[in-house]
Amino acid sequence: MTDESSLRATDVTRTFGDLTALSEVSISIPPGEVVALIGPNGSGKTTLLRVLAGLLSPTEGTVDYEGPDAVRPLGYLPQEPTFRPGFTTRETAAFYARLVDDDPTDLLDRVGLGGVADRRVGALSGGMTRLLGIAQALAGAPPVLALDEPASGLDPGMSELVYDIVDALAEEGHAVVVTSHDLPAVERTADRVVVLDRGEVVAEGTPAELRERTGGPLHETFTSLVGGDQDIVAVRTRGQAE
Ligand SMILES: Nc1ncnc2c1ncn2[C@@H]1O[C@H](COP(=O)(O)OP(=O)(O)OP(=O)(O)O)[C@@H](O)[C@H]1O
Repeated sequence: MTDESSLRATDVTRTFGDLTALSEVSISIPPGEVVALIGPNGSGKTTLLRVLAGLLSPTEGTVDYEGPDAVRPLGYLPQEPTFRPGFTTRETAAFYARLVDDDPTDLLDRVGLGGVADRRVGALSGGMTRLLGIAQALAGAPPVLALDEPASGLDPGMSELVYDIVDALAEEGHAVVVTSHDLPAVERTADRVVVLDRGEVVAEGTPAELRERTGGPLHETFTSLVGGDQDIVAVRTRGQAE
């Protein structure tokens, strides 16, 4: 790698049968920055995140990690983190912490869950479950964090808290890549934004650079750039002829 980058995808293509989910995508995630992947449903954000996280192999192209030696180079938050409902929050954190010799109390404190350590995971709110997912991703202090829609379905206050945590993690030096549909949060938090449409990168830049394209907020640039999910056909109302 020539410039400083913790994680880089180069010319990544990923197909599923005859569907091309990603086509020759190249992006880099530098340390200390938040890179946001945005795009319509089905544009390939999760697929790219999973390829970056090493959970899916690219059909073509490469993913390279270059960073400090770490017990775990990359932490991953899935779109819908699930845990054993009968375990307490503390037991769950301890399970993940033990794998990488981390401190479960510290993990919970970093996401604000210290006060519900004895609550069963099955009794946590959706927002708390997401925070526990972030705590799990942080175990072992991985230099790179890949977070799939970390605040989707959360109320505005909880969403703000999650993005404050994302911001703080980048300030600590983590390279953070997030997927999101929350464009105002992306504008506030991301250092760079990568816009995907139908598996291709159609624009990339700082939020300010992308805003300049239309002069309006990020969502105006977004709608001017992207199509939509290519696999959704026109909706037919009841009684309408096929
Ligand atoms: N395991 C899979 N098998 C077959 N097709 C898949 C698989 N995973 C993803 N796809 C397809 O790849 C395309 C991209 O999906 P992906 O989940 O990456 O999009 P996305 O941008 O994350 O969407 P959303 O915003 O709705 O989460 C979609 O057409 C999807 O149906």
